[in-house]
Amino acid sequence: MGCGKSTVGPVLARRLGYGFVDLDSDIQATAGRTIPEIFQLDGEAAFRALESACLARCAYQSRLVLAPGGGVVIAVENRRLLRNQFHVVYLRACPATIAERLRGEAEHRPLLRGHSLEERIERLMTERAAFYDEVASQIVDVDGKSPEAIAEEIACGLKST
Ligand SMILES: Nc1ncnc2c1ncn2[C@@H]1O[C@H](COP(=O)(O)OP(=O)(O)OP(=O)(O)O)[C@@H](O)[C@H]1O
Ligand SMILES: O=C(O)C1=C[C@@H](O)[C@@H](O)[C@H](O)C1
Ligand SMILES: [Mg+2]
Repeated sequence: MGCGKSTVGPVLARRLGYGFVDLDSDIQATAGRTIPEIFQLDGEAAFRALESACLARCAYQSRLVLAPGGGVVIAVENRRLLRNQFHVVYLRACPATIAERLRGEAEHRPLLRGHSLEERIERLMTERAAFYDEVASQIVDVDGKSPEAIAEEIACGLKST
């Protein structure tokens, strides 16, 4: 969450001449609600079901850069799809970088509300680290790098696969 998928994704897609889908935007368009509304009115389980359905819809499109939310790795069926259908890039950032970036944006991310921001981020990263390692085809450390530099690193990784 907050490592830059939605920011780097469009830069990478332009560079490759691919289409771009932000899975959170797709989920919101499908539900006709914002993500905080889905969490508040329908609950996290309903959000995760929508997330899985939207991921499955994208999974067989070619020439696509997809920026999912950081929680997409929680469901085992999503991890299977990610491993089998995508070149998955784990944008790895330290919790302090993410907290700094999301300080003004936490209200848009229901899982970060009402907690000490850095602590909550650290907890989520610890809970999910094994899942990210399980699905990643490439890991890019993003601290201190521009979106363009990160996109360049990913493009180089893609060429060498
Ligand atoms: N390389 C970067 N350098 C500086 N700021 C960045 C960088 N990448 C993203 N940001 C900023 O960090 C914030 C979070 O980025 P972004 O929304 O792209 O994260 P995300 O990985 O898509 O998060 P989520 O998992 O919640 O969808 C935004 O304010 C964005 O402008
Ligand atoms: O990391 C997560 O679980 C989430 C990240 C966001 O992009 C959204 O998908 C939602 O707020 C959940
Ligand atoms: Mg995003």
